[in-house]
Amino acid sequence: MTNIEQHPQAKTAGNLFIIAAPSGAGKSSLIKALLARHTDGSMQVSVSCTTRPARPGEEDGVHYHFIDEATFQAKIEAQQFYEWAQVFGNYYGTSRVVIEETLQSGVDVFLDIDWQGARQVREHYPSARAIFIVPPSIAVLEQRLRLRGQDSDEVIAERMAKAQAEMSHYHEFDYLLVNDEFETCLADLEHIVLAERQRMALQQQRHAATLKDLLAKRG
Ligand SMILES: Nc1ncnc2c1ncn2[C@@H]1O[C@H](COP(=O)(O)OP(=O)(O)OP(=O)(O)O)[C@@H](O)[C@H]1O
Ligand SMILES: Nc1nc2c(ncn2[C@@H]2O[C@H](COP(=O)(O)O)[C@@H](O)[C@H]2O)c(=O)[nH]1
Repeated sequence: MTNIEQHPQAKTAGNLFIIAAPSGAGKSSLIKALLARHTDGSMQVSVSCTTRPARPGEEDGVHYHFIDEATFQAKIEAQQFYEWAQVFGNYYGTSRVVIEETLQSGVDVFLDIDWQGARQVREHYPSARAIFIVPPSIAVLEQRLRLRGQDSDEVIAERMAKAQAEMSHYHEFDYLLVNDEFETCLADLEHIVLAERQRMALQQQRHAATLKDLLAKRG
């Protein structure tokens, strides 16, 4: 359990949302569009570290922190990752300190990670809400990867080969969304996030009130 979860009375803590999907289903596009609708600074996407080479147009520190394998291994050893995993032959990980500080500052954090990372985060942080996105079909998934135009045929083939295995973990998530029509899926995602925010704020208020009662009775 993290420091944040040990102190639920810190009622300004942000909420942690995990968004996972097979590669190409649209999770990064959905998170980006959601954040573009909420520009008040109350939501932030986590920028992961990866050993994957940058794609054309990707910027270091914006899309990922691009690091080499030795640096990644050193970070694992120093326990600097909140979670990490090997995905499609590369390493990916979420910075522990950034997540904890951002949540503590009251900002909601979105993690765009795979199922292995999602499982680790839920172990550390059970109140994280996990949303799984699926494409309307496998054929559409492949079409999206091809139309994105950023990966070689070999990389696309590897991602397609692993899509079914990734999707077999959908039951480990709190919500399942089908990203068929983009705006519909975005609206559904926004409803979930806003409803969860409200539910968690009420829960934090209740915890704070209970604690106040207990302290008053003791005092
Ligand atoms: N509902 C949709 N309809 C049509 N195209 C979509 C839809 N959602 C996303 N796309 C497109 O599909 C492609 C893949 O989307 P995106 O990069 O967001 O996927 P991803 O799940 O984040 O993939 P990865 O895990 O590889 O990062 C992009 O070109 C995006 O514009
Ligand atoms: N467990 C983690 N998975 C991550 C992280 N950052 C990204 N990912 C997942 O990797 C694949 C491939 O991403 P791509 O950018 O190479 O297309 C995708 O499923 C991402 O969600 C992370 O920090 N931890």
